[in-house]
Amino acid sequence: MRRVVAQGTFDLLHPGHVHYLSDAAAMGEELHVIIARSGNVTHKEPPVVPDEQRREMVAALKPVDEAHLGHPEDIFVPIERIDPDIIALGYDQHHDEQRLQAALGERGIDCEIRRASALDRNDPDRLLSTGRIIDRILAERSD
Ligand SMILES: Cc1cc2nc3c(=O)[nH]c(=O)nc-3n(C[C@H](O)[C@H](O)[C@H](O)COP(=O)(O)O)c2cc1C
Ligand SMILES: Nc1ncnc2c1ncn2[C@@H]1O[C@H](COP(=O)(O)OP(=O)(O)OP(=O)(O)O)[C@@H](O)[C@H]1O
Repeated sequence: MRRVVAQGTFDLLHPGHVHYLSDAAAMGEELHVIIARSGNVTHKEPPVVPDEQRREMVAALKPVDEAHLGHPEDIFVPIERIDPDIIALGYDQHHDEQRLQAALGERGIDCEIRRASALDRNDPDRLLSTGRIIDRILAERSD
């Protein structure tokens, strides 16, 4: 039984998220998802939707077995608890695979790191990024 972990912000859900989580689920038999705490989303605008509501929506998606709110300070605490065989990074997640592997090793966590595939964001008929959905809302509902 291979346990897989995926992670991300998952602010306004879209088919790119479903693609990522389906891809991650296919890497094993049980998928756990760690939802980034708002206070830890520092590389872009923080999410609009509250932490627990983002967790609730991800937990309801078909490929997901369990969704957990991330730890506020130490990202390795949920990983130690879940004890995954595989961590599936999203295609554009900024984490460096080698540095992450080294940090996991220092904490005595032995698991494989893989990259999930992308769902092409240039499809003109779909909004495949939270940022694009927000841009569309601002453009079309701003008066
Ligand atoms: C292995 C791993 C574990 C993580 N655990 C946590 C966590 O416990 N708490 C948290 O707030 N974020 C956690 N994160 C999320 C990151 O802090 C970062 O916010 C995340 O990659 C979201 O970025 P994105 O939505 O742009 O992909 C984790 C990320 C990785 C790769
Ligand atoms: N189009 C997509 N194809 C595949 N994976 C995606 C796609 N969009 C998001 N993901 C993955 O979903 C996870 C969570 O992504 P995140 O919550 O940052 O959404 P986002 O749409 O990329 O947000 P933003 O537009 O603000 O960057 C990440 O691992 C990311 O790689």
